[in-house]
Amino acid sequence: MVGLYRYVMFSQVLKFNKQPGLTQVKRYFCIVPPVQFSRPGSFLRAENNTAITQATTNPCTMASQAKKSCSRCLSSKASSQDGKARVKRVSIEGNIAIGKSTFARLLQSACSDWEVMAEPVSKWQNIESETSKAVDEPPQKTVSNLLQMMYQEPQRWSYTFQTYSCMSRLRTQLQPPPAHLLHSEGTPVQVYERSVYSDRYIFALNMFELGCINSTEWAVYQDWHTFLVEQFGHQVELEGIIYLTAQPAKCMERLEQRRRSEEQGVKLEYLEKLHVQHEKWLVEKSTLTHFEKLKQIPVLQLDASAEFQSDPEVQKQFITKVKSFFDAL
Ligand SMILES: Nc1ncnc2c1ncn2[C@@H]1O[C@H](COP(=O)(O)OP(=O)(O)OP(=O)(O)O)[C@@H](O)[C@H]1O
Ligand SMILES: Nc1nc(=O)c2ncn([C@H]3C[C@H](O)[C@@H](CO)O3)c2[nH]1
Repeated sequence: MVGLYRYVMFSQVLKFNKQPGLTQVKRYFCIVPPVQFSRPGSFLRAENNTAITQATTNPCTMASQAKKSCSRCLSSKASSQDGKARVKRVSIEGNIAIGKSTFARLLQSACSDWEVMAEPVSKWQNIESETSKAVDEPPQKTVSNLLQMMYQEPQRWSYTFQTYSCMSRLRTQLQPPPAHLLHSEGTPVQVYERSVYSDRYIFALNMFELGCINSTEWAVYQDWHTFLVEQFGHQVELEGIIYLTAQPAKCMERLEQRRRSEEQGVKLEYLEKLHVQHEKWLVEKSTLTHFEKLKQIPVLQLDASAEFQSDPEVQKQFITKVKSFFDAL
């Protein structure tokens, strides 16, 4: 039944089928029947933008690795510097289901000087709204799943989605570092799963190119994005980016294995498009970006097709690379 649905195109898209430039959308997503939200395989998400605290699938290995990495993290760098300014900020970027959350958990358990802020997916899946018909009536609460709405009707919901995703990322990036990072004598790092920059230069741009965001919406998005990023200035700047790479087919395999209900209609072509966006932005540097610091930002590229979820040797290699990268920022 689900398989049948997966090949039915969006009614919304069909409506636009005769308009050049909009027909391409149908190749990237298929309609899926509304499914009750569930989060198989999820971990302690940052509901209130608090950091991930759950151990990885192999907590024993991680725990011993954590001690090793932390002892290496300790350096004699002046602890008299302003704590907040010393905390480095790095985002993890990469295609859908490439393993960012899995990698984030690995980092979180590897060193207590690294604090990971998860992407607030559950917020996007549970948007509460209140409506009151009359002053003396109790308000009616409804919950909507914007992630699902965006995948089911991208032309209708992509702009709304990008406003909300960007706002929630901004909020995450503005969170002050936790006290233990401020007092750390090592190399404290706040790590974000994606950023306000990938919101614009990967997803929003992609949705615009697919015709899911129209040129007016794109102009409006870019205007407020530039304004906000400039207004918040160094508060939302990053010192580095970790870019996880893998072939889109590998991401598709992991996406299917994860079985997040909203993503049932995502097609390989969509992941291929996102892969190209990442490569243009972070490797070829051909994406037109608008913030000086972002143009110079150091990028650590890691091959995420390796089974870093379960192989302690691969995990160790990754941690070593990440540590050197952080130290050099
Ligand atoms: N290195 C790996 N080897 C094998 N499986 C992996 C690896 N990394 C992640 N996975 C599996 O792939 C799926 C997706 O991983 P994960 O949720 O970490 O991706 P993500 O990049 O955070 O996704 P999203 O883009 O949706 O935020 C999960 O089922 C996870 O268990
Ligand atoms: N359209 C769109 N814009 C975004 O900024 C964005 N960020 C994440 N996602 C989708 C990918 C995963 O399905 C899921 C979790 O990452 O949410 C996005 N989709």
